[in-house]
Amino acid sequence: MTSSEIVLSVAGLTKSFGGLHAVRGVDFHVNKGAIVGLIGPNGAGKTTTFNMIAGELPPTAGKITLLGEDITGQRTDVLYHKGLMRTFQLSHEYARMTALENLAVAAPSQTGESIWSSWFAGKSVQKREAAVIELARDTLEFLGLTHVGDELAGNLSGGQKKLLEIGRTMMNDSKVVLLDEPGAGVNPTLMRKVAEMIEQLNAERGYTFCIIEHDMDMIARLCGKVVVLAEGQVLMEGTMDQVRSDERVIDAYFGGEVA
Ligand SMILES: Nc1ncnc2c1ncn2[C@@H]1O[C@H](COP(=O)(O)OP(=O)(O)OP(=O)(O)O)[C@@H](O)[C@H]1O
Repeated sequence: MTSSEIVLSVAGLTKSFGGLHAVRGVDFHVNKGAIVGLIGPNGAGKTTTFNMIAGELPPTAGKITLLGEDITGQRTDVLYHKGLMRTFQLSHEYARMTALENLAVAAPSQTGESIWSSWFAGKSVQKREAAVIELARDTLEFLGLTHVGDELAGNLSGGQKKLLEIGRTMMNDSKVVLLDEPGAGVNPTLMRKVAEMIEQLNAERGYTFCIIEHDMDMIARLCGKVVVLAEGQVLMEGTMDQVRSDERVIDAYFGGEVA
């Protein structure tokens, strides 16, 4: 494998909160076009790892590399423009904007500001505004949400909010998308839809994903490689079949000592 195939890597990633070592020397990488699962029991350090990669928490130690560039400690908005996006366990929609508006405001403007700030800036941006709205409509269609485009986002179901959150990543030229529990709080039908969207974005648009998810069926369906965290460390990585039959993983999930 050449290093150019790696889009995202973390090395020695560490986060301490006072005396609590939430993440301790984590190493893993994500290849271009892959869907990698990040799993582990509650409190294993998965979300803290995402928060560091996405620029929301400064690491205590370690290095994060995106497309060969050291991005350790860079801000979320800077990373956004480099094509690194994340979604949240609890959806982050603007409840009092429509679904369409939620997508439109996720589009970056040419100046690097949110499109919202240039919304009233005059004719020079009107063409771009129209292009953003068109992209937002196309995105709604892709997600199967056209019928709720004018609905306030706060009124959407949990699953629809998850789809909208994924849709926000489509308003940017995303290279790597970090999905934090895309299946949480979603009914089984919409869960399949969310999984289909992820597969489609991966196959048709070349998105690379790293996914935190407690639903093992979803992980098994989507992920070629799975990284297992326990007590802030990488316990193992491998295919879902390898992970399922590994005694250390079973122990970590069901209460045994972590090796
Ligand atoms: N801001 C914080 N301050 C103090 N401790 C924190 C903070 N954020 C996380 N922790 C602790 O760090 C550890 C790892 O938490 P984290 O949320 O990363 O785990 P997780 O694997 O994502 O868990 P879950 O599956 O329950 O979401 C936990 O012990 C948690 O209580």
